Amino acid sequence: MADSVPEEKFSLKEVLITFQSCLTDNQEILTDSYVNGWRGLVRFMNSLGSIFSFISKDAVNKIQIMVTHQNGENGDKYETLQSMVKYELDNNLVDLQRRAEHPESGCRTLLRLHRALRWLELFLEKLRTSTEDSKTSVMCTDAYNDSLAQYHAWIIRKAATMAFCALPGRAAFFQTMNVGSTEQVVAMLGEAMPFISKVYEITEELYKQHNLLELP
Ligand SMILES: CCCCCCCC/C=C\CCCCCCCC(=O)N[C@@H](COP(=O)(O)O)[C@H](O)/C=C/CCCCCCCCCCCCC
Repeated sequence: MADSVPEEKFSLKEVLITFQSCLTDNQEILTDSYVNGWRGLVRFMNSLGSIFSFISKDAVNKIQIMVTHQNGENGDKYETLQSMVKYELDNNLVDLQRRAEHPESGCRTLLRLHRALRWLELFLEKLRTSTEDSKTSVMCTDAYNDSLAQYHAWIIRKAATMAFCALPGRAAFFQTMNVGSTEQVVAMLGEAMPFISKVYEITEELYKQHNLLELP
């Protein structure tokens, strides 16, 4: 009989810590760690049920686009978000007005994940400061309405808001995170949040400097 391999326990702590490893000493953002952070988050979301699979599919698609760039012949230019922006802009690889020749540029794909990172930042802060009777669905919806929703069509907003209603309650949600007691979850969120905020701020500034915040 084949030996059974014990399934690795999934801990959200490790995923959130990945965002810490995105930052280089000179405040650049490593694409690989950024994409890995999202990969872990998607894995967590998949564990919440198939109602989230339409969100998961889109995120996986965007992760795959980034991986294809990283593994391509100019993969070294995608080492950091800063080098990616420079390379794609210098070589006219970004559709600036409308999606045309470069519908899957690293810059526009990363921008979608960057906007989602703002949702994550808001949601985590709400979770961190929540009380026993706070509802995850409400916190998630509020975070979404204050960030990503403005970029989504009505039908996506409706589907997303419906899916949020299926989120487990706060206690069960914390358990799924596999971090420990509520106090440990709160402490872990407090530790991870500054790095997520830093990654968000640096990316926002980079995109702002190059006028890339509204890429089609
Ligand atoms: C301690 C708490 C941990 C929370 C863990 C959350 C895990 C979340 C994992 C992944 C989030 C998915 C990120 C989705 C990226 C969406 C990018 C986007 O905006 N795409 C739209 C635009 O793309 P283009 O058409 O321009 O290429 C696309 O239209 C979107 C389609 C799918 C719907 C996206 C809804 C996003 C809701 C994000 C909240 C996820 C909630 C998860 C619940 C925990």
